[in-house]
Amino acid sequence: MTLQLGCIADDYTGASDLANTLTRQGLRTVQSIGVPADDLALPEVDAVVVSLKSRSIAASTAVEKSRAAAQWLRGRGAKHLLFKICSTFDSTDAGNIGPVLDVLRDDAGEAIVLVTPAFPETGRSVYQGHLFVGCVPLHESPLKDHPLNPMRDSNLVRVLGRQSRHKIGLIDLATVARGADAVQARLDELAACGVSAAIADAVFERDLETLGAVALRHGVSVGASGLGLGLARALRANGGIAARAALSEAEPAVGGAAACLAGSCSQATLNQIACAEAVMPVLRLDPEQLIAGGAEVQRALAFARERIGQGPLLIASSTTPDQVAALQARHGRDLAGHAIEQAMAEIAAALVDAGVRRLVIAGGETSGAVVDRLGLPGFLIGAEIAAGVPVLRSVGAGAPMLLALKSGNFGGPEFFTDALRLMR
Ligand SMILES: Nc1ncnc2c1ncn2[C@@H]1O[C@H](COP(=O)(O)OP(=O)(O)O)[C@@H](O)[C@H]1O
Ligand SMILES: O=C(O)[C@@H](O)C(=O)COP(=O)(O)O
Repeated sequence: MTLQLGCIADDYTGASDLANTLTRQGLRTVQSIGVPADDLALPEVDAVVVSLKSRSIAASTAVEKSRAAAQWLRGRGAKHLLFKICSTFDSTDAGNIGPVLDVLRDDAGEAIVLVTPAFPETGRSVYQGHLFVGCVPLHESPLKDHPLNPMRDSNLVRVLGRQSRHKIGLIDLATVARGADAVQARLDELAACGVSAAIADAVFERDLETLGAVALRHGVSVGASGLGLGLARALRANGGIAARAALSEAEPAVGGAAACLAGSCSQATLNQIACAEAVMPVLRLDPEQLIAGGAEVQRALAFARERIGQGPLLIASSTTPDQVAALQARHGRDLAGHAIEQAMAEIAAALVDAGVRRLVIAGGETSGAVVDRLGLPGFLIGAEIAAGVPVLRSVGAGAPMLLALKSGNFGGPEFFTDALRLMR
Protein backbone atom coordinates (compact mmCIF):
# COMPACT_ATOMS: atom_id res chain seq x y z
CA MET A 1 0.00 0.00 0.00
CA THR A 2 1.37 3.42 -0.96
CA LEU A 3 -0.54 6.25 0.67
CA GLN A 4 -1.10 9.49 -1.20
CA LEU A 5 -2.01 11.28 2.02
CA GLY A 6 -1.38 10.51 5.68
CA CYS A 7 -3.56 12.14 8.33
CA ILE A 8 -3.29 12.38 12.10
CA ALA A 9 -6.47 13.56 13.81
CA ASP A 10 -6.49 14.79 17.41
CA ASP A 11 -9.90 13.28 18.15
CA TYR A 12 -12.17 10.58 16.75
CA THR A 13 -15.08 12.74 15.59
CA GLY A 14 -12.60 15.04 13.86
CA ALA A 15 -11.05 12.01 12.18
CA SER A 16 -14.41 10.82 10.85
CA ASP A 17 -15.14 14.37 9.66
CA LEU A 18 -11.88 14.43 7.70
CA ALA A 19 -12.30 10.87 6.40
CA ASN A 20 -15.77 11.93 5.20
CA THR A 21 -14.37 14.93 3.33
CA LEU A 22 -11.61 12.91 1.70
CA THR A 23 -14.08 10.21 0.69
CA ARG A 24 -16.47 12.77 -0.83
CA GLN A 25 -13.51 14.15 -2.79
CA GLY A 26 -12.86 10.71 -4.29
CA LEU A 27 -10.03 9.42 -2.08
CA ARG A 28 -10.42 5.85 -0.82
CA THR A 29 -10.03 6.45 2.88
CA VAL A 30 -10.06 4.44 6.09
CA GLN A 31 -10.16 5.75 9.63
CA SER A 32 -7.97 3.80 12.04
CA ILE A 33 -8.22 4.01 15.80
CA GLY A 34 -4.67 4.73 16.87
CA VAL A 35 -1.77 3.42 14.80
CA PRO A 36 -3.04 0.31 12.99
CA ALA A 37 -1.74 -3.00 14.33
CA ASP A 38 0.47 -4.89 11.89
CA ASP A 39 -2.13 -7.63 11.50
CA LEU A 40 -5.04 -5.25 10.70
CA ALA A 41 -6.00 -6.08 7.12
CA LEU A 42 -6.47 -2.76 5.34
CA PRO A 43 -7.92 -2.48 1.85
CA GLU A 44 -5.99 -0.65 -0.89
CA VAL A 45 -6.50 3.02 0.02
CA ASP A 46 -5.32 6.51 -0.91
CA ALA A 47 -5.49 7.93 2.60
CA VAL A 48 -5.46 6.71 6.20
CA VAL A 49 -6.73 8.96 8.99
CA VAL A 50 -5.14 7.83 12.24
CA SER A 51 -7.48 8.87 15.07
CA LEU A 52 -5.86 9.86 18.32
CA LYS A 53 -7.53 10.99 21.52
CA SER A 54 -4.84 13.62 21.95
CA ARG A 55 -6.65 16.95 22.04
CA SER A 56 -7.07 17.23 25.79
CA ILE A 57 -4.22 15.16 27.21
CA ALA A 58 -0.73 16.21 28.38
CA ALA A 59 1.15 17.89 25.53
CA SER A 60 4.14 15.54 25.88
CA THR A 61 1.87 12.49 25.43
CA ALA A 62 0.11 14.11 22.47
CA VAL A 63 3.51 14.70 20.85
CA GLU A 64 4.61 11.12 21.44
CA LYS A 65 1.40 9.64 19.99
CA SER A 66 1.42 11.98 16.98
CA ARG A 67 5.02 11.13 16.22
CA ALA A 68 4.28 7.40 16.29
CA ALA A 69 1.37 7.97 13.89
CA ALA A 70 3.56 10.10 11.59
CA GLN A 71 6.21 7.41 11.50
CA TRP A 72 3.64 4.73 10.58
CA LEU A 73 2.12 6.88 7.82
CA ARG A 74 5.49 7.84 6.36
CA GLY A 75 6.43 4.15 6.46
CA ARG A 76 3.38 3.49 4.18
CA GLY A 77 4.61 6.00 1.62
CA ALA A 78 2.75 9.18 2.68
CA LYS A 79 4.80 12.12 1.43
CA HIS A 80 2.43 14.65 2.95
CA LEU A 81 0.97 14.55 6.48
CA LEU A 82 -2.08 16.57 7.51
CA PHE A 83 -2.40 17.11 11.25
CA LYS A 84 -6.19 17.42 11.60
CA ILE A 85 -7.24 19.83 14.33
CA CYS A 86 -10.67 21.15 15.20
CA SER A 87 -12.27 23.74 12.92
CA THR A 88 -12.80 25.80 16.07
CA PHE A 89 -9.11 25.42 17.03
CA ASP A 90 -10.03 23.60 20.28
CA SER A 91 -6.94 23.75 22.50
CA THR A 92 -5.59 25.52 25.58
CA ASP A 93 -2.49 27.60 26.23
CA ALA A 94 -0.81 24.36 27.37
CA GLY A 95 -1.27 22.87 23.88
CA ASN A 96 -1.73 20.67 22.07
CA ILE A 97 -1.71 22.14 18.57
CA GLY A 98 1.56 24.10 18.97
CA PRO A 99 3.69 21.35 20.53
CA VAL A 100 2.55 18.70 18.02
CA LEU A 101 2.97 21.08 15.08
CA ASP A 102 6.51 21.94 16.25
CA VAL A 103 7.72 18.32 16.26
CA LEU A 104 5.94 17.30 13.06
CA ARG A 105 7.58 20.26 11.31
CA ASP A 106 11.03 19.50 12.70
CA ASP A 107 10.74 15.79 11.88
CA ALA A 108 9.66 16.63 8.31
CA GLY A 109 12.68 18.93 7.92
CA GLU A 110 10.45 21.89 7.05
CA ALA A 111 11.17 25.51 8.01
CA ILE A 112 7.53 26.59 8.16
CA VAL A 113 4.07 25.01 8.31
CA LEU A 114 0.82 26.28 6.83
CA VAL A 115 -2.10 26.24 9.31
CA THR A 116 -5.80 26.89 8.69
CA PRO A 117 -8.89 25.59 10.52
CA ALA A 118 -11.23 27.10 7.90
CA PHE A 119 -14.10 24.79 6.90
CA PRO A 120 -16.60 26.85 4.87
CA GLU A 121 -19.19 24.07 4.64
CA THR A 122 -19.74 24.35 8.41
CA GLY A 123 -19.34 28.12 8.57
CA ARG A 124 -15.74 28.27 9.84
CA SER A 125 -13.77 31.00 8.11
CA VAL A 126 -10.51 32.80 8.89
CA TYR A 127 -9.95 36.47 8.07
CA GLN A 128 -6.89 38.50 9.16
CA GLY A 129 -6.04 35.53 11.35
CA HIS A 130 -9.36 35.74 13.24
CA LEU A 131 -11.56 32.66 13.29
CA PHE A 132 -15.29 33.10 12.71
CA VAL A 133 -17.98 30.54 13.53
CA GLY A 134 -20.84 31.48 11.24
CA CYS A 135 -21.16 35.24 11.56
CA VAL A 136 -19.57 35.65 15.00
CA PRO A 137 -15.94 35.61 16.07
CA LEU A 138 -14.83 32.44 17.87
CA HIS A 139 -14.75 34.13 21.29
CA GLU A 140 -18.43 35.12 20.96
CA SER A 141 -19.55 31.69 19.70
CA PRO A 142 -20.80 28.82 21.94
CA LEU A 143 -17.17 27.60 21.95
CA LYS A 144 -16.44 30.20 24.62
CA ASP A 145 -18.21 27.81 27.03
CA HIS A 146 -16.65 24.50 25.93
CA PRO A 147 -16.28 22.23 29.00
CA LEU A 148 -12.63 21.30 28.28
CA ASN A 149 -11.19 24.06 26.11
CA PRO A 150 -13.17 27.29 26.29
CA MET A 151 -12.10 29.41 23.31
CA ARG A 152 -11.93 33.05 24.44
CA ASP A 153 -9.55 34.53 21.82
CA SER A 154 -10.37 34.63 18.09
CA ASN A 155 -6.91 35.76 17.00
CA LEU A 156 -5.25 32.50 16.00
CA VAL A 157 -1.81 34.06 15.51
CA ARG A 158 -1.98 34.98 19.19
CA VAL A 159 -3.53 31.66 20.28
CA LEU A 160 -0.92 29.57 18.48
CA GLY A 161 1.83 31.93 19.63
CA ARG A 162 1.03 30.99 23.24
CA GLN A 163 1.38 27.29 22.40
CA SER A 164 4.46 27.21 20.21
CA ARG A 165 8.15 27.72 20.94
CA HIS A 166 8.48 29.73 17.73
CA LYS A 167 7.19 32.84 15.95
CA ILE A 168 3.80 32.66 14.21
CA GLY A 169 2.90 34.64 11.07
CA LEU A 170 -0.12 35.39 8.88
CA ILE A 171 -0.92 34.77 5.22
CA ASP A 172 -3.77 37.16 4.61
CA LEU A 173 -6.73 36.71 2.28
CA ALA A 174 -5.38 39.20 -0.27
CA THR A 175 -2.31 36.99 -0.68
CA VAL A 176 -4.38 33.79 -0.85
CA ALA A 177 -6.58 35.39 -3.53
CA ARG A 178 -3.46 36.00 -5.67
CA GLY A 179 -2.89 32.25 -5.95
CA ALA A 180 -0.50 29.46 -5.02
CA ASP A 181 2.73 31.17 -6.04
CA ALA A 182 1.88 34.27 -3.99
CA VAL A 183 1.16 32.08 -0.97
CA GLN A 184 4.43 30.18 -1.46
CA ALA A 185 6.35 33.46 -1.75
CA ARG A 186 4.79 34.72 1.49
CA LEU A 187 5.65 31.44 3.26
CA ASP A 188 9.27 31.78 2.10
CA GLU A 189 9.37 35.40 3.26
CA LEU A 190 8.00 34.48 6.70
CA ALA A 191 10.40 31.53 7.02
CA ALA A 192 13.33 33.82 6.22
CA CYS A 193 12.25 35.98 9.19
CA GLY A 194 12.30 32.99 11.53
CA VAL A 195 8.53 32.36 11.51
CA SER A 196 7.81 28.66 11.74
CA ALA A 197 4.03 28.46 11.35
CA ALA A 198 1.66 30.67 9.37
CA ILE A 199 -2.08 31.01 9.96
CA ALA A 200 -3.65 31.24 6.50
CA ASP A 201 -6.90 33.12 5.91
CA ALA A 202 -9.58 31.23 3.99
CA VAL A 203 -13.24 32.02 3.44
CA PHE A 204 -14.27 30.07 0.34
CA GLU A 205 -13.45 26.61 -1.00
CA ARG A 206 -11.35 28.18 -3.73
CA ASP A 207 -9.07 29.60 -0.99
CA LEU A 208 -8.63 26.09 0.37
CA GLU A 209 -7.84 24.78 -3.12
CA THR A 210 -5.03 27.33 -3.32
CA LEU A 211 -3.78 26.45 0.16
CA GLY A 212 -4.05 22.71 -0.54
CA ALA A 213 -1.94 23.07 -3.67
CA VAL A 214 0.77 24.90 -1.72
CA ALA A 215 0.59 22.55 1.27
CA LEU A 216 1.18 19.57 -1.00
CA ARG A 217 4.58 20.99 -1.97
CA HIS A 218 5.60 20.51 1.69
CA GLY A 219 5.86 17.54 4.03
CA VAL A 220 3.29 18.60 6.60
CA SER A 221 0.33 20.94 7.11
CA VAL A 222 -2.14 21.63 9.91
CA GLY A 223 -5.85 22.22 9.47
CA ALA A 224 -9.43 21.03 9.58
CA SER A 225 -11.54 19.32 6.93
CA GLY A 226 -11.39 22.38 4.66
CA LEU A 227 -7.66 21.92 4.19
CA GLY A 228 -8.34 18.21 3.67
CA LEU A 229 -10.63 19.22 0.79
CA GLY A 230 -7.92 21.44 -0.68
CA LEU A 231 -5.29 18.70 -0.41
CA ALA A 232 -7.61 16.10 -1.94
CA ARG A 233 -8.40 18.35 -4.90
CA ALA A 234 -4.71 19.11 -5.39
CA LEU A 235 -3.88 15.39 -5.35
CA ARG A 236 -6.55 14.74 -7.95
CA ALA A 237 -5.37 17.63 -10.09
CA ASN A 238 -1.83 16.18 -9.95
CA GLY A 239 -3.19 12.85 -11.21
CA GLY A 240 -2.25 11.06 -7.98
CA ILE A 241 -5.64 9.42 -7.36
CA ALA A 242 -6.85 6.43 -9.37
CA ALA A 243 -10.59 6.31 -10.19
CA ARG A 244 -11.95 3.42 -8.09
CA ALA A 245 -15.22 2.46 -6.43
CA ALA A 246 -15.76 3.82 -2.91
CA LEU A 247 -14.84 1.30 -0.23
CA SER A 248 -18.12 0.68 1.57
CA GLU A 249 -20.51 0.87 -1.40
CA ALA A 250 -21.31 -2.83 -1.62
CA GLU A 251 -21.49 -3.63 2.10
CA PRO A 252 -24.58 -5.52 3.41
CA ALA A 253 -27.00 -4.03 5.98
CA VAL A 254 -26.08 -4.46 9.65
CA GLY A 255 -29.49 -4.22 11.36
CA GLY A 256 -29.81 -4.82 15.13
CA ALA A 257 -30.89 -2.50 17.93
CA ALA A 258 -30.02 1.19 17.84
CA ALA A 259 -29.06 3.62 20.61
CA CYS A 260 -27.74 7.17 20.93
CA LEU A 261 -25.39 8.53 23.60
CA ALA A 262 -24.63 12.20 24.15
CA GLY A 263 -21.79 13.56 26.28
CA SER A 264 -21.37 16.75 24.30
CA CYS A 265 -22.57 19.91 26.03
CA SER A 266 -22.35 21.98 22.84
CA GLN A 267 -25.25 24.22 21.89
CA ALA A 268 -26.05 22.18 18.77
CA THR A 269 -26.17 18.92 20.75
CA LEU A 270 -28.41 20.42 23.44
CA ASN A 271 -30.90 21.41 20.72
CA GLN A 272 -30.66 17.98 19.08
CA ILE A 273 -31.43 16.24 22.40
CA ALA A 274 -34.45 18.49 22.89
CA CYS A 275 -35.72 17.56 19.41
CA ALA A 276 -35.10 13.84 20.00
CA GLU A 277 -37.44 13.95 23.03
CA ALA A 278 -40.38 14.23 20.62
CA VAL A 279 -39.53 10.99 18.80
CA MET A 280 -37.68 8.58 21.12
CA PRO A 281 -37.30 7.82 24.84
CA VAL A 282 -34.59 10.06 26.32
CA LEU A 283 -32.87 9.58 29.67
CA ARG A 284 -31.06 12.59 31.09
CA LEU A 285 -28.36 11.39 33.45
CA ASP A 286 -27.49 13.13 36.70
CA PRO A 287 -23.82 14.12 36.24
CA GLU A 288 -23.23 14.36 39.99
CA GLN A 289 -24.42 10.76 40.39
CA LEU A 290 -22.35 9.65 37.38
CA ILE A 291 -19.23 10.92 39.11
CA ALA A 292 -20.27 9.40 42.44
CA GLY A 293 -20.27 5.82 41.15
CA GLY A 294 -21.99 2.96 39.36
CA ALA A 295 -25.63 3.40 40.45
CA GLU A 296 -26.36 6.00 37.74
CA VAL A 297 -24.87 3.70 35.11
CA GLN A 298 -27.15 0.91 36.37
CA ARG A 299 -30.15 3.28 36.15
CA ALA A 300 -29.22 4.00 32.52
CA LEU A 301 -28.93 0.30 31.73
CA ALA A 302 -32.27 -0.51 33.36
CA PHE A 303 -33.85 2.27 31.26
CA ALA A 304 -32.23 0.89 28.10
CA ARG A 305 -32.97 -2.80 28.70
CA GLU A 306 -36.69 -2.08 29.09
CA ARG A 307 -36.73 -0.34 25.71
CA ILE A 308 -34.11 -2.00 23.49
CA GLY A 309 -35.75 -3.70 20.58
CA GLN A 310 -38.76 -1.35 20.62
CA GLY A 311 -36.90 1.38 18.74
CA PRO A 312 -34.00 3.75 19.29
CA LEU A 313 -33.36 5.51 22.59
CA LEU A 314 -31.07 8.28 23.77
CA ILE A 315 -29.05 8.58 26.98
CA ALA A 316 -27.44 11.96 27.66
CA SER A 317 -25.19 13.50 30.29
CA SER A 318 -25.24 16.81 28.43
CA THR A 319 -26.21 19.98 30.22
CA THR A 320 -26.04 23.77 30.03
CA PRO A 321 -22.83 25.83 30.43
CA ASP A 322 -23.79 27.14 33.91
CA GLN A 323 -24.39 23.60 35.19
CA VAL A 324 -21.16 22.36 33.62
CA ALA A 325 -19.31 25.20 35.35
CA ALA A 326 -20.94 24.37 38.71
CA LEU A 327 -20.01 20.68 38.44
CA GLN A 328 -16.44 21.56 37.45
CA ALA A 329 -16.17 23.95 40.40
CA ARG A 330 -17.05 21.05 42.71
CA HIS A 331 -14.88 18.34 41.10
CA GLY A 332 -12.34 19.96 38.78
CA ARG A 333 -12.57 20.14 34.99
CA ASP A 334 -10.49 17.09 34.14
CA LEU A 335 -11.88 14.80 36.80
CA ALA A 336 -15.49 15.65 35.90
CA GLY A 337 -14.90 15.25 32.16
CA HIS A 338 -12.99 12.00 32.49
CA ALA A 339 -15.41 10.39 34.96
CA ILE A 340 -18.41 11.17 32.76
CA GLU A 341 -16.63 9.92 29.62
CA GLN A 342 -15.80 6.64 31.36
CA ALA A 343 -19.38 6.23 32.59
CA MET A 344 -20.65 6.77 29.02
CA ALA A 345 -18.15 4.18 27.77
CA GLU A 346 -19.38 1.69 30.35
CA ILE A 347 -22.98 2.28 29.28
CA ALA A 348 -22.02 1.85 25.62
CA ALA A 349 -20.23 -1.45 26.27
CA ALA A 350 -23.25 -2.82 28.17
CA LEU A 351 -25.60 -1.69 25.38
CA VAL A 352 -23.51 -3.55 22.82
CA ASP A 353 -23.55 -6.65 25.05
CA ALA A 354 -27.34 -6.29 25.09
CA GLY A 355 -27.53 -6.37 21.29
CA VAL A 356 -27.03 -2.77 20.11
CA ARG A 357 -25.31 -2.76 16.71
CA ARG A 358 -26.06 0.80 15.59
CA LEU A 359 -24.69 3.50 17.86
CA VAL A 360 -24.80 7.28 17.49
CA ILE A 361 -22.46 9.19 19.81
CA ALA A 362 -22.42 12.95 20.26
CA GLY A 363 -19.15 14.49 21.43
CA GLY A 364 -15.51 14.07 20.45
CA GLU A 365 -14.03 13.07 23.80
CA THR A 366 -17.13 11.01 24.53
CA SER A 367 -16.75 9.18 21.20
CA GLY A 368 -13.09 8.55 21.95
CA ALA A 369 -13.86 6.94 25.31
CA VAL A 370 -16.67 4.81 23.84
CA VAL A 371 -14.78 3.60 20.77
CA ASP A 372 -11.74 2.75 22.89
CA ARG A 373 -13.91 0.77 25.32
CA LEU A 374 -15.54 -1.13 22.44
CA GLY A 375 -12.06 -1.98 21.08
CA LEU A 376 -12.91 -1.09 17.48
CA PRO A 377 -9.72 -0.83 15.38
CA GLY A 378 -11.04 1.12 12.39
CA PHE A 379 -13.86 2.24 10.14
CA LEU A 380 -14.92 2.39 6.51
CA ILE A 381 -16.70 5.58 5.53
CA GLY A 382 -20.35 5.44 4.42
CA ALA A 383 -23.10 7.94 3.62
CA GLU A 384 -22.89 11.52 4.86
CA ILE A 385 -25.48 12.28 7.56
CA ALA A 386 -24.66 15.97 7.93
CA ALA A 387 -21.67 18.11 6.97
CA GLY A 388 -18.68 16.51 8.70
CA VAL A 389 -20.50 13.42 9.99
CA PRO A 390 -20.51 10.14 8.02
CA VAL A 391 -21.94 6.71 8.81
CA LEU A 392 -19.01 4.52 9.91
CA ARG A 393 -18.80 0.75 9.47
CA SER A 394 -16.43 -0.95 11.87
CA VAL A 395 -13.77 -3.24 10.41
CA GLY A 396 -11.30 -5.64 11.94
CA ALA A 397 -13.22 -6.65 15.08
CA GLY A 398 -15.79 -9.39 14.52
CA ALA A 399 -19.29 -8.64 13.25
CA PRO A 400 -19.51 -5.10 11.87
CA MET A 401 -21.31 -2.32 13.70
CA LEU A 402 -22.53 1.01 12.36
CA LEU A 403 -21.55 4.15 14.24
CA ALA A 404 -21.91 7.89 13.84
CA LEU A 405 -19.44 10.00 15.80
CA LYS A 406 -20.87 13.49 15.88
CA SER A 407 -18.79 16.51 16.61
CA GLY A 408 -20.54 18.50 19.32
CA ASN A 409 -21.27 21.45 17.08
CA PHE A 410 -22.26 19.62 13.91
CA GLY A 411 -25.59 18.46 12.54
CA GLY A 412 -29.08 19.90 12.21
CA PRO A 413 -31.79 19.84 14.92
CA GLU A 414 -33.01 16.36 13.87
CA PHE A 415 -29.52 14.88 13.79
CA PHE A 416 -30.28 11.73 15.78
CA THR A 417 -33.16 10.67 13.53
CA ASP A 418 -31.24 11.78 10.41
CA ALA A 419 -28.40 9.48 11.47
CA LEU A 420 -30.54 6.45 12.27
CA ARG A 421 -32.37 6.76 8.95
CA LEU A 422 -29.06 6.18 7.14
CA MET A 423 -27.75 3.50 9.54
CA ARG A 424 -29.41 0.33 8.31
N1 LIG B 1 -23.08 17.34 32.62
C1 LIG B 1 -21.79 17.51 32.40
N2 LIG B 1 -21.05 18.34 33.18
C2 LIG B 1 -19.73 18.52 32.96
N3 LIG B 1 -19.05 17.92 31.97
C3 LIG B 1 -19.74 17.09 31.17
C4 LIG B 1 -21.13 16.83 31.35
N4 LIG B 1 -21.51 15.96 30.40
C5 LIG B 1 -20.43 15.68 29.67
N5 LIG B 1 -19.35 16.34 30.13
C6 LIG B 1 -17.97 16.31 29.61
O1 LIG B 1 -17.82 17.38 28.66
C7 LIG B 1 -16.89 16.98 27.67
C8 LIG B 1 -17.56 17.16 26.32
O2 LIG B 1 -16.58 17.00 25.34
P1 LIG B 1 -16.86 16.23 23.99
O3 LIG B 1 -17.40 14.86 24.24
O4 LIG B 1 -15.60 16.33 23.20
O5 LIG B 1 -18.01 17.09 23.29
P2 LIG B 1 -17.88 18.16 22.11
O6 LIG B 1 -17.78 17.36 20.84
O7 LIG B 1 -19.11 18.97 22.21
O8 LIG B 1 -16.61 18.94 22.32
C9 LIG B 1 -16.51 15.54 27.96
O9 LIG B 1 -15.30 15.47 28.68
C10 LIG B 1 -17.69 15.07 28.82
O10 LIG B 1 -17.38 13.98 29.66
O1 LIG C 1 -13.17 20.21 12.75
C1 LIG C 1 -14.18 20.06 13.44
O2 LIG C 1 -14.90 20.99 13.84
C2 LIG C 1 -14.53 18.66 13.90
O3 LIG C 1 -14.03 17.71 13.03
C3 LIG C 1 -13.95 18.43 15.25
O4 LIG C 1 -12.79 18.14 15.39
C4 LIG C 1 -14.87 18.72 16.35
O5 LIG C 1 -14.46 18.24 17.63
P1 LIG C 1 -15.55 17.90 18.74
O6 LIG C 1 -16.59 19.00 18.72
O7 LIG C 1 -14.85 17.83 20.05
O8 LIG C 1 -16.18 16.59 18.39
